[in-house]
Amino acid sequence: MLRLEGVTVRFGGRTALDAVDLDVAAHEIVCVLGPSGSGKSTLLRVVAGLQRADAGWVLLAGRDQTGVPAHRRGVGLMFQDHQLFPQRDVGGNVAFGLRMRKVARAEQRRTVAELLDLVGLPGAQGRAVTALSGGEQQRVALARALAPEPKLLMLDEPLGQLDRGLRERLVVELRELFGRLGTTVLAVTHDQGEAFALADRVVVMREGRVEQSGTPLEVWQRPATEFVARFLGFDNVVEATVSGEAADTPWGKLPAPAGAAQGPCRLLVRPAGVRLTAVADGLPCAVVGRTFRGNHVALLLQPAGGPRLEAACALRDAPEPGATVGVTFTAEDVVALSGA
Ligand SMILES: Nc1ncnc2c1ncn2[C@@H]1O[C@H](COP(=O)(O)OP(=O)(O)OP(=O)(O)O)[C@@H](O)[C@H]1O
Repeated sequence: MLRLEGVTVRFGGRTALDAVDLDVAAHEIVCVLGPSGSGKSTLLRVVAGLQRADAGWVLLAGRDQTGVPAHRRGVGLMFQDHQLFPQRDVGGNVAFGLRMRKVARAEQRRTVAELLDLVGLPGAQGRAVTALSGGEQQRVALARALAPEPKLLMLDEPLGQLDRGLRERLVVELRELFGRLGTTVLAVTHDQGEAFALADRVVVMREGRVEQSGTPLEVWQRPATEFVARFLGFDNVVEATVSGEAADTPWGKLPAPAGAAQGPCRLLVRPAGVRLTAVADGLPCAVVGRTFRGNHVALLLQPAGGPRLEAACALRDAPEPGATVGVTFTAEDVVALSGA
């Protein structure tokens, strides 16, 4: 459906996008994730036709979009601040794209009613958008973006302004809605929870380049680089030397990740793979911190030698700060990292 080949955008001396290749298949939901300034919005703007690429190609349904103006690309774009027209009611906002395309009045009314049902605001046509809650405005913006049946729907920080509880509910609803409609979606966000919950595929960007692309599970379980690991909040990264089936680290011998090259490398141990044992049965560590994280507790551990490490454990098993525990490491949670 969408293909980017070597897309490069420069602003003066700054490279906002650096030879980006990206494919989005029909009906796929792809979320681009990355820190501020990594080029996410620029990527959307290039695909939408709001920003010219200095090099490379954007293809939609196989067609090169060079020189095709934004309104002829057949893509829908929903911005972070949803930009509803305050002087128009809900129906007027949703019908906007249909009016632009000179769709007959009766058909406009039918489509608007259908879409408002779909986004959970049945019968809201006559309400003033200024009287809606943030979440309701978000739904109206979504209905407006969906109305012209775009080939590709692009969302820029779609739920950015909403509070956490509402965001978590809406993201589930959105995924279900897009699945039902078969919408192809390219969304950008800096919120990893949102990206992982919404996407079929996550693309992590760093300084205008694609650092890793994979299913949410692949990226979560196997961050490819230290940058991705740290961006996802994994800080258990150490220097290691792989020799045979084991890796020598400041935390002792760890099981070497499957397929890791022999010799020096950097390893990530996912916190879920740090198992607590009796002191005598593992690497002795002092518990120096304990943070409640909702469905688990994050423990900060200080071994006698080597850097601190984080363990995730169930609330009922969490030792108190000041206690000493032993730790072992599960092989499937040790990941070899490449790059810087
Ligand atoms: N119109 C512009 N003029 C000059 N520089 C720009 C312009 N737009 C973006 N940039 C620069 O390009 C880089 C990428 O910006 P972009 O907005 O795409 O990042 P982003 O990942 O969307 O960030 P954020 O999450 O903060 O929105 C940044 O260094 C930014 O300063």
